[in-house]
Amino acid sequence: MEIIFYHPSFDNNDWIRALRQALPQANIRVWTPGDNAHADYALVWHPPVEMLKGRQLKGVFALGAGVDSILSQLQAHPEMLPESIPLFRLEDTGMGLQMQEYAVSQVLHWFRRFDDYQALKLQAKWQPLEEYERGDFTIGILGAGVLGAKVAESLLQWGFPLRSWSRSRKKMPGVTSFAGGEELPDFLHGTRVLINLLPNTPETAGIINAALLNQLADNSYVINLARGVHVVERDLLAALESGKLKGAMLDVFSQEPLASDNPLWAHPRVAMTPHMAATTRRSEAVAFIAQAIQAIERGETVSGRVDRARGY
Ligand SMILES: NC(=O)C1=CN([C@@H]2O[C@H](COP(=O)(O)OP(=O)(O)OC[C@H]3O[C@@H](n4cnc5c(N)ncnc54)[C@H](O)[C@@H]3O)[C@@H](O)[C@H]2O)C=CC1
Ligand SMILES: O=C(O)C(=O)CO
Repeated sequence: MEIIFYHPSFDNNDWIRALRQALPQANIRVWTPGDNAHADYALVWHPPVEMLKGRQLKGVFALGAGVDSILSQLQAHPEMLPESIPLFRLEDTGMGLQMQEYAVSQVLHWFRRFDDYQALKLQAKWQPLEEYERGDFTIGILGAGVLGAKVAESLLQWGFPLRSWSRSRKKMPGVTSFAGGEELPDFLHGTRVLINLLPNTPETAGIINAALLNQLADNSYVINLARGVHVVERDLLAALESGKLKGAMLDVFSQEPLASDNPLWAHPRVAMTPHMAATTRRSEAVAFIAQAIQAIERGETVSGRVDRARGY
């Protein structure tokens, strides 16, 4: 079995070593331009078109959870990967725990009013504030997939009222499930902390806009963990100015790296991280891919297959 690997920034040697250990029967090589030799599987992130074009692959594995970049590349270059070749993505592989850490720490930060205490500290003011009630801190998770479900599970343990919004209804104990566009207003009504874990698709791009933000509770908060294009940045800034939003924590941006003159940098109630909420963890990702390849070789169906028509 022949496997080719391409990632623009990972340490190739470490990955190849781990993959060889997990799949000793396979020949695994880093793909370099001009390599047209046979391959059965390709493991990729931002692959050059020429790497995949014309190959008879049994499967392609994206080395991340979101496949929006590869799907948009396929729109421009459909010849890169015919529909008949399955495309898989990473499911959790350690990203769920990272998303839980991020979401829980930020929700607790706001719930315990550390943002307000930091502002008071900067004014040298000693002033205990009224506590927030859990009942007034309903958390709404946009996207109830692999990562949204993990985040919900962790916040549930902290006793917050929880709801999720997804394409189809989900059954998660302790989480009220809203589904489809017609239930979005009910999901938003009363939501105090909105956490975004949707995939980037034509239907979800720009979803966090003025119309959506206006339906949240007053003094609410937004955490964007998914993709920058989900948020209309000027609407978010306007909602912060109007008082509708009290704070935002953003990991992803419509332009990355964020331009140095973007007003988000200077906004006192916007916190940011540079697209690091959940990174691909090598050992978990290699185990997931190795198991999937072995299952495909046995003729079994494996999870994580991307539905290209649906866009995620
Ligand atoms: N900031 C970061 O470091 C990272 C960000 N991500 C982002 O997180 C996203 C989510 O990842 P997973 O949970 O693994 O994806 P998933 O595919 O398991 O879950 C997606 C969820 O969104 C819902 N959804 C999709 N389209 C919808 C629509 N039009 N209306 C309502 N619901 C819709 C689905 O029903 C599903 O519940 C990824 O696509 C990626 O963009 C993933 C990893 C790291
Ligand atoms: O896996 C993904 O989709 C990511 O965004 C990794 O940072």
